[in-house]
Amino acid sequence: MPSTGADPIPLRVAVGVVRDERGRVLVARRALDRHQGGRWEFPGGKVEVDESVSTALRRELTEELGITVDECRPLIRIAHDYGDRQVVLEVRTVDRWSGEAVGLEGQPLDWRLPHELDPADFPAANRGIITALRLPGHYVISADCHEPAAWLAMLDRVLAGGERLIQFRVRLQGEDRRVLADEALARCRAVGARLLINGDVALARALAADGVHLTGRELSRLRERPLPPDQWVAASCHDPQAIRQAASLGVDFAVLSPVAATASHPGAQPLGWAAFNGWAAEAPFPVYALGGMTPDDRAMACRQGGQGVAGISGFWA
Ligand SMILES: Nc1nc2c([nH]c(=O)n2[C@@H]2O[C@H](COP(=O)(O)OP(=O)(O)OP(=O)(O)O)[C@@H](O)[C@H]2O)c(=O)[nH]1
Ligand SMILES: [Mg+2]
Repeated sequence: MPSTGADPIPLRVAVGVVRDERGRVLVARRALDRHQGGRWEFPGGKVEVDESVSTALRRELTEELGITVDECRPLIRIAHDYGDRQVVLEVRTVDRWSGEAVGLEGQPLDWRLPHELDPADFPAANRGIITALRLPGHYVISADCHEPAAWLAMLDRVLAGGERLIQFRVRLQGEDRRVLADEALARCRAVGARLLINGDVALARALAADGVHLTGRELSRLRERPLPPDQWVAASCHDPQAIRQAASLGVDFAVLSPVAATASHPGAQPLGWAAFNGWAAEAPFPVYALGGMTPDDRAMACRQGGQGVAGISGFWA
């Protein structure tokens, strides 16, 4: 039979993001003669038959780096088609390990902070991993604004509480809206937090905000990514079709909702964690759980393959 080219069975790969106490992550350069040769990677390798992902990761990091993984936790799962090969990267964060990392296969190693990682240096599938490393575990959605001074005081409290990713979601219009968003952006910048503008690409552009958050309706209408790579594009998704659309636009991350029952959308049928888990696994970007979430649900969302949790009540408080 003639060869049909690409292997139809995706290659499962255990990938480790090894972190040090300064928050730097370990990257290695792939040998020139290998698949995606010359690019930087996170160490790891193919999961053998009858091996779990964590067993494969332990074996690979011992073979490639000479370290022992003591504990790892899921970061993200990314399916990617290179044309000549399909891969599923099962990515784990390795916070606890022992030994000294050495390039045992002759590969150059480097330790870099997440913001020092340039996706262009890595295989295309790694873009979502790098985004996941840059995003926090909470995505705070603002309440509507009835009185700007009170709204800004709440923003200050949220930032003082350590939140670093905020969605500007207010119904003010015109100049009032622009002025409030501009002030909110300045306060976020002052502490190194990021502000995304809900449903308003024009305002995100005009203020050079950190990005835009597309509503489900905008997501379904757009045909191309509305902002350049140095501004985030996030989107609201409610089903696998929306996740595919978000992937084809090249969004950076999404929220998937409603995971649980929520007072803000009383008629909506909750997805539950099983559907969240399955749908998030199909997304090549980080996904936050939204709908009936509290900050305490973060660990659960991460166990279910999410980046963390998003919400208004319990977060904008
Ligand atoms: N280890 C690793 N592999 C990655 C990354 N990103 C990515 O697309 N891959 C792809 O995953 C596949 C398997 O990884 P690998 O080449 O490390 O596998 P391995 O250690 O078992 O090596 P081998 O080919 O010598 O048996 C390759 O096609 C590689 O291009 C990454 O960040 N780390
Ligand atoms: Mg390898």
